[in-house]
Amino acid sequence: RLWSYAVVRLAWRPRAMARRFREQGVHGPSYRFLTGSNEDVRRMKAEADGVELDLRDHDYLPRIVPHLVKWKHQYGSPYVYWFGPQPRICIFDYELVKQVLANKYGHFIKNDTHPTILAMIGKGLVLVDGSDWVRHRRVVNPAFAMDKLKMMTGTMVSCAECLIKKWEDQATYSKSREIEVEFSKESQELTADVISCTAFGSSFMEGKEVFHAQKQLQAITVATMLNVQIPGFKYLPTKQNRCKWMLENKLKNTLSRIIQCRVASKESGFGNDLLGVMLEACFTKEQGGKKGEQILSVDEIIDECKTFFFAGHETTSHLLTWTMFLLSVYPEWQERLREEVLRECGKGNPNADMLSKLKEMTMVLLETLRLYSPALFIQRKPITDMVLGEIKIPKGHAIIMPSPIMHREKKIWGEDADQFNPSRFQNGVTRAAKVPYALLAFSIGPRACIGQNFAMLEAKSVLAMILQKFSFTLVPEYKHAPVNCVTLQPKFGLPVVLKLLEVRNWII
Ligand code: HEM
Repeated sequence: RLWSYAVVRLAWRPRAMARRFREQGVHGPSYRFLTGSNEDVRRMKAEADGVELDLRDHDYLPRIVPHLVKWKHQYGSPYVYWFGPQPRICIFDYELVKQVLANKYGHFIKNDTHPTILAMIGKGLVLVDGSDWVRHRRVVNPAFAMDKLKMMTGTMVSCAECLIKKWEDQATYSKSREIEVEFSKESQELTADVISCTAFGSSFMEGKEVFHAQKQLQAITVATMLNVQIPGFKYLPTKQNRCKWMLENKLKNTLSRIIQCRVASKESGFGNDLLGVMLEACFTKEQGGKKGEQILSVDEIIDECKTFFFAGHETTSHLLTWTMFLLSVYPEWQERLREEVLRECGKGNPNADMLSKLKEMTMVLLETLRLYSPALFIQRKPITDMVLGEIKIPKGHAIIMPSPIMHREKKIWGEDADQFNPSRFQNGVTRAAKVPYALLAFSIGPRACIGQNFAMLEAKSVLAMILQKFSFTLVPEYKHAPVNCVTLQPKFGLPVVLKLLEVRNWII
């Protein structure tokens, strides 16, 4: 019986699905028993891995997703490929993407998640669906209101101030008034500090423990990304699974401790930050409507904390890293931004009102998000059979929307789509391309990123403060090799030389 089940699920069914897609004009690589397209993807990625790019060449897609690029040319859009025995329908057409992402009726839900990603980010706002999503989003929304974000700017600035002071001291004592730093590592630590302090208040050191456990889970995810998920395998005590369970426990224990600490001090209020807002909702019994009902359970709050720790720092740190990269490669833009910062913020610490006036910096950040979008794919699956354009997509089939490929569509973004040109955003994000929702870095529709204003404020504060104090260039040995590690990262980090603009008076 097991054998016939395997034959039906792993051989007959995928081939029947492929035939149905072909009949609708949707083509793609042929299905291989059990592994689907995974081996082809692995091979193409290995072949592309050695390719190094010129600093001004921003078309890294043939390096990191060679299969998607090749099959798009070969089979057109949309096409279908196979993740093990599961089909993945790749769409690139903005109209279809809008139909999926802007759907308000919950017809398209999040696709199944890799088990290690689930362990790393928890089943929080990013992954819940349906009425659970409504309940979670209702609780979390107030923490991201503009007045709260303005208050958080002070914390972002003081976290950045500590790091910049450290660099300033090191540079002041060096003969050449400059230092070399691995910016990508430093920015990850900085954004982890910011989310620890802004979302989880005083629990800063424990925040670091969460950060390190999530980093290790991320490494396991990257190592196992292309493995076929065999049912039941996640329960076997393999070395990797045991390591995953240990890290999962560590995460849970650390977060439970942070929460218990806060609950213990509830006499003085739960606090104004994200954790406080969630606990308030959890312990205020009547808020959900039904008396006695808790809006979020403690386990859900733990999962939400995992989500916000990860989503709150990982993406923003790469936005900062890629912006530093681009400003080093285009020094004329670095100078323009420095002039703007000195004009609007002076030489002191910026506040939220000053940051809101940095128009050119916003343009540069949006262009960075277009070319080096930290999140590479948006995925959904329909909860029922759906028609998308002219294609019938059966219930549960994964739909992949690779935003970085769409961000380079010349017919949408113009002939210079492959080039760095922040000026395309000078009339705002909705007028930068032929369609108003062309920038998908934060996604669109009801599930768009809740932290986008937070991320932009954080990136602006940190960049403004760096530009006030330092000029920067890449080290000559830098190798331009973006890589997909769940998010888009520089494979060999981002070593930069920071040169002090002014020497502090007391040294002279
Ligand atoms: C440059 C920075 C960021 C980028 C590029 C980014 C990108 C995204 C994208 C593409 C999505 C949609 C995912 C999907 O539809 O499947 C998303 C959702 C989300 N992001 Fe972000 N994000 C960033 C920063 C942040 C920050 C700072 C936070 C929290 C402090 C955050 C929290 C979330 C959450 C909770 C969701 C799920 C929203 C929902 O489904 O209701 N993100 N983000």
